[in-house]
Amino acid sequence: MALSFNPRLVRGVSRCHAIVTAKMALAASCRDFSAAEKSTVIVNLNDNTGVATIQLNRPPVNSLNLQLLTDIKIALDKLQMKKDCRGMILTSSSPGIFCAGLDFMEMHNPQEGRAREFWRSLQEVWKMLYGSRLATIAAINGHSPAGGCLLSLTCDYRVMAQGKFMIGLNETLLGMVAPFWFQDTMTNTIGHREAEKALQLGLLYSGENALNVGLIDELVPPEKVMQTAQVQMQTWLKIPDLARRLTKEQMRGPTLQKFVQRQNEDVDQIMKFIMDSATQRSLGIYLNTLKHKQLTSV
Ligand SMILES: CC/C=C\CCC/C=C/C(=O)SCCNC(=O)CCNC(=O)[C@H](O)C(C)(C)COP(=O)(O)OP(=O)(O)OC[C@H]1O[C@@H](n2cnc3c(N)ncnc32)[C@H](O)[C@@H]1OP(=O)(O)O
Repeated sequence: MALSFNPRLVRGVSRCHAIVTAKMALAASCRDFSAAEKSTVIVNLNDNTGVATIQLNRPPVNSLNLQLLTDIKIALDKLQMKKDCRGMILTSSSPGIFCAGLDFMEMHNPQEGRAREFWRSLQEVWKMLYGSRLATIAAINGHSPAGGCLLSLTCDYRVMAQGKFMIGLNETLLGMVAPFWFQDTMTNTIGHREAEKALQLGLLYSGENALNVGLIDELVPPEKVMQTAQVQMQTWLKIPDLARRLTKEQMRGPTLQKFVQRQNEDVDQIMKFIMDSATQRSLGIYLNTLKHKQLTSV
C-alpha cells in the first residue's frame, strides 16, 4: 500500500535527531522511587496530595520513540504500584509542544524487530493510560498532533493552553490511517459524527474549536495550564476512588476489550504497512521535503 504524504501540511521533520534524555526527578517526599539515569520523563509525586506529574522530556518536540514510550510505561508502573498515588497529570517540559506524535525515525527504514517492539510499546502505553486506576489529566501546554493527541485522549480530562497550538488526529493528511483504537478513543471523546469528520479529514483543531467539539475540556492562558489541572484534579479526587475507578472501568471496558482481542492483528497490520517498500519510499520523500512546512488548524 502506498503512502501519499502531503508535505504542505506538516512542519519540518529531519532525519537527525539527538536523543535527549533527562534524569528522572523525584519529589523528596517520594523516597522509594529510584532515580533512573537517562530517562526521557520527569516524574514527581507529591505524597501529601497523592498527585503525580509526568513531564514528557524529550526535546525538542517529545516525539514518541521507543525510549520515551518505555520511560512513560516505567513511570506509570511505578506510580500505579504506589497505593497513595491517586492522580496523575501528564504534561511536557517544553512549553509550546506537548507531543509531536510518533517519532518518524522509528517508522523510516526500521529493523523489523525494533519496529514491532516500538508498536507494541505504543499499544502498552495506550492500554495502561486508558485503563489507569488513577484520575488522569492532560495539561496540554502546546501542539498536540497525532500520537500527541492520542496520549491526551487517554486522560480523564484535558486542559489546553491558549495560543496558536493545534490538536487532532491528522494521520490522513500524512497518507496514514489512524489505527482502530486511535479512532475509538477519539469517538469516545467527541462522538461519532464529529470523529468521522475529524478522522477522515485529518483535522487539526485550534484550542477554541477543540473546546467547541469537546476534544478538550478547558482552554486557559499558557501560564495557568498546570494550576488549572491541579485545581481540577481536586474535584476528581473528592470522589471515592473505588466508585470513580469502577465507573471508568465500565465506561472504557468495551473499548479496551476490543483492543485486547485485536492487539496482535493490529501489530501485524502495521508491520506490513511499515515494512512495505512503497510506504518507505513515500516516507523518505516526505522526510526530505518536510522542511519549513506549516501545519494548519481548523
Ligand atoms: C507507517 C506508520 C503507519 C501508521 C501510523 C499511524 C499513526 C501515526 C501517528 C503519528 O503520530 S505520526 C506523527 C505525526 N506528527 C506530526 O504530523 C507532527 C510533525 N511535526 C510538526 O508538525 C512540528 O514539528 C510541530 C510539532 C508543530 C512543532 O513545530 P516547531 O516549529 O516547534 O518545531 P519543528 O517543526 O522545527 O521541529 C523541531 C525538530 O523536531 C523534528 N520533528 C518534529 N516532529 C517530529 C516527529 N513526529 N518525529 C520526528 N521528528 C520530528 C523536526 O524535524 C525538527 O528537527 P530538526 O530540528 O532536526 O530539523
